Amino acid sequence: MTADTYLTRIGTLIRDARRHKDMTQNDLAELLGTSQGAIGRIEQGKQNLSLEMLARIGEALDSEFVQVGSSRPQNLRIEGGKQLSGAIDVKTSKNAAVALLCASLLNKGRTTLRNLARIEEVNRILEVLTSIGVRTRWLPDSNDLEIVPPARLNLAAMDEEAARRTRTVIMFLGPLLHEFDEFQLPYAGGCDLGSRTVEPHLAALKAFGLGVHATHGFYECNVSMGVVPSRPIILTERGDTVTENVLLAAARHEGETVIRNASPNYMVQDLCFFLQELGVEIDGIGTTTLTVRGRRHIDVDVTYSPSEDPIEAMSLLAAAVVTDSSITIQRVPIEFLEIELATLEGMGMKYEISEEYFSKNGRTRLVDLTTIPGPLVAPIDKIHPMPFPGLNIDNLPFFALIAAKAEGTTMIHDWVYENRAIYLTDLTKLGAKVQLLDPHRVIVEGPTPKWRAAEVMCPPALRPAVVVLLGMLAAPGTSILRNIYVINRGYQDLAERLGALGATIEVFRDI
Ligand SMILES: CC(=O)N[C@H]1[C@@H](OP(=O)(O)OP(=O)(O)OC[C@H]2O[C@@H](n3ccc(=O)[nH]c3=O)[C@H](O)[C@@H]2O)O[C@H](CO)[C@@H](O)[C@@H]1O
Ligand SMILES: C=C(OP(=O)(O)O)C(=O)O
Repeated sequence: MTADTYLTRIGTLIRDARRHKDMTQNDLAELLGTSQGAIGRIEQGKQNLSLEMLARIGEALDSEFVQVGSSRPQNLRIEGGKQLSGAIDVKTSKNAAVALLCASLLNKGRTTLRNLARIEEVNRILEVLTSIGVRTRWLPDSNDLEIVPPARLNLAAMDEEAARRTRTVIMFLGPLLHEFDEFQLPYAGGCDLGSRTVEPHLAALKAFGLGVHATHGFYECNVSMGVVPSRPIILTERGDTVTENVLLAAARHEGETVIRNASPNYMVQDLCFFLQELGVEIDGIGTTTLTVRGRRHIDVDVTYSPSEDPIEAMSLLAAAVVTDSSITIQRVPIEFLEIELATLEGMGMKYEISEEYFSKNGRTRLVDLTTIPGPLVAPIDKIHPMPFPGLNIDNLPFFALIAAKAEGTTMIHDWVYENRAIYLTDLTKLGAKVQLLDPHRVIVEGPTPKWRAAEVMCPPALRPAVVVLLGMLAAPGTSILRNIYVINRGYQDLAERLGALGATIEVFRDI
């Protein structure tokens, strides 16, 4: 679009918003300290506009449309059908990041989180933390974040809108029950994957005296002081965030807390390692029984580096498969990708793997993995996820894409989420043969005879959205993927980083 067309479109938007507010050109001119003639020229697209002027008009008209830049939806334009090459580092995980940000609330001292993923999910939590009085700042030229809590959190000032855009706010329960005997939190939001229960969280935290009444979009919480776990806490689901919530509560309980049916997944392990740095004793890390001895007061200056994201590693593997490419994926947390790799080997995938080395947390084992392109066959059995050490629940969607490259019929069974499998049918827009059997199961017929470029709106779920993006890399021609906020929620600079591997992806915004 030329600059002239942009100006005309903006002008029309301004005129419509002005009329909507029942304002004359004179009224608007007065508010802006300019002439009626200038407003006329702006509305006809005949006047160049500075960003500052646009912002002022937006304010005067109480209208979002003239906000340009970061608030407009980001889209991708992808020239597909190209092979990738080179090496790429896996970044640290979204899911550890959000747990660690919540855990920083336990510490009166300064928490520094190194190499944190700079993603929208982290931004939302930072907005929430800042709004309640926590000082946070990115250290210069780095992805290192410094967090310093106030003497007393101001929960009444919480940025509700930011809180409602993530599910993570539920993990404030564990830390806050040590600080307040009454408080409220907005309902947890996040990806639209169907309803996700919070009941296991509430049931488990009762052992610490937490009572919760859900009302008018808020959890109204009260804490019976002095109630502490008198027997092991048995989780009814082996969920990641519920395990983390109980760990966060147990971290400031001086007695012993035993958590059974705990998730041993990667983000839980990262949280345990961090809590150990805070002086909390934890036995059983990496197993389903955790024994925690907490500290009533935690006031230490601590630095921690979370480990690399197995889901990002899987995403990059899928990118290589779908584009028939040999790439080296560096810093793969191998313990959390073993079943995925075994499944891929069963499908005929070949790859090379380096010696193991440690992540910066000194605990998580990493490898570099080089993919070798070649034909794949559908697996004999269905592919389904399980809590760790099963095939990761968030990695499942990538198998739909990989199945679309493999010869034969693959059944993908997403028993976990109510809605997520449905979004995988978006791959049909790109030429893949994906059939929905019921809300939880899809059948993929591979190999896809002809990948086709298409324009698609991001499904409102992180992993299916990335699956569509990667499918577009396979499709020759120009594809458009609209509104990628959901991808930015969990991946840092994914388009740019795939670009560094040779993909042609342009980020653009709607006006
Ligand atoms: C911030 C974070 O870390 N998010 C992850 C975490 O969310 P989180 O821990 O919040 O996941 P949920 O507790 O919502 O669990 C996901 C779904 O699985 C069901 N369920 C889970 C465990 C189980 O043993 N039985 C069972 O039925 C739950 O009812 C729910 O419907 O774990 C999910 C499952 O690994 C991942 O998709 C999310 O990326
Ligand atoms: C479902 C996911 O995350 P969240 O728990 O943040 O919604 C995901 O990471 O795929």
